[in-house]
Amino acid sequence: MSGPAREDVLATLKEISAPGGGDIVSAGLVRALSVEGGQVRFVMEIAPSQAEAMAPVRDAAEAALRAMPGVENATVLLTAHSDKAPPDLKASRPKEPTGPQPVPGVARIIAVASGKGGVGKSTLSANLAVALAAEGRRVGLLDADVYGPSQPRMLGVTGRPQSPDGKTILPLRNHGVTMMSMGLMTNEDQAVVWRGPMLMGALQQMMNQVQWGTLDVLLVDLPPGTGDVQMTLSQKFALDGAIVVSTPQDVALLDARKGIDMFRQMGVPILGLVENMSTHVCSNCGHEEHIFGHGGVAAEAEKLGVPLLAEIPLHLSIRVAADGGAPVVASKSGSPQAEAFRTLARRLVEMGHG
Ligand SMILES: Nc1ncnc2c1ncn2[C@@H]1O[C@H](COP(=O)(O)OP(=O)(O)OP(=O)(O)O)[C@@H](O)[C@H]1O
Repeated sequence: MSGPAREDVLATLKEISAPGGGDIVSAGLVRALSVEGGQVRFVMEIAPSQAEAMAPVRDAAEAALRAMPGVENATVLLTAHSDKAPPDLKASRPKEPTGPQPVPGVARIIAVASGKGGVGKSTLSANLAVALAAEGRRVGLLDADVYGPSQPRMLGVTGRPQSPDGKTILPLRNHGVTMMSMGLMTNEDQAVVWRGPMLMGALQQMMNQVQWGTLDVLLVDLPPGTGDVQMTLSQKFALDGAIVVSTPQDVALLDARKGIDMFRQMGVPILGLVENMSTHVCSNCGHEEHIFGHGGVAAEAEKLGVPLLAEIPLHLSIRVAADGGAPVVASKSGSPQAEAFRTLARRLVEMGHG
């Protein structure tokens, strides 16, 4: 795979002037540069008020890169951060939409959240997405966990999303699910420090610039906890609601409550809780055990006045399937484990959320 050298790419970018003076490389505007074969991409972090001024700079950078020998495609993503607008640009600043907005073509957006990591939120999102597709729904899945993106592995998707025009991003597709992962926009081996504002810009781009097509439901697999991504999603996008995943352990429940409070404060309805790793069913003898206790999530749901949407068993086949790139709903359809996710999908559809 031949492509341009990174230094040559940087040298080309140094020819592009930054609006505030100097070139875009020296001005520190070029971030997360990735040169992979003939594919070059990077992010320019800008103030929202600079969006108009920066569009020609982005176009010039893309044109210059595409003219380089060995470059097949160049993608520059503009991500906004929240600096105050310089006075001279204020007059021409386009009116930013206020309040949460829908994503065109997407009927509902559902956030899948958890108070802490490792409770199986991504496993649930992947299986729920495949299960909703099995119900005939048009389903999208956005993996918004930049620090531990897992959907490409769980859905068995490899390769990079393409951007034919440098402005829109084509999602990937497998098991009937249209998928995009924020983690696919960076190299796996390239440590990118995602600062809050950059994350928010990237999330907005994923929601608006990915060609999701017409969807009945877009699931957003959030990072654990209550951070910038959760806040941005709730503030900027009209969410149908949030599903909160928890294990039966008390500590997880305490964390889950924080997440629930955040969504409630932001006016996002809680569609319900899901208890994951509920009953352990031994794959040898079928014996059932409650390794993490049982009933805690149901009790919590009742206390909070929200439905307990599903209890997903802890079963080896769920993990093995997720690791193998074909969620259990796809690879072992008809198994009780797959059925647990399919029941959840049917329930959401019945509730008008699927
Ligand atoms: N019901 C289940 N039965 C067996 N294994 C499970 C189950 N749910 C999740 N797992 C396994 O637990 C591990 C953690 O799950 P997963 O990555 O989905 O968690 P997460 O909440 O998305 O974590 P993080 O947000 O920290 O990335 C994975 O190895 C997954 O295969």
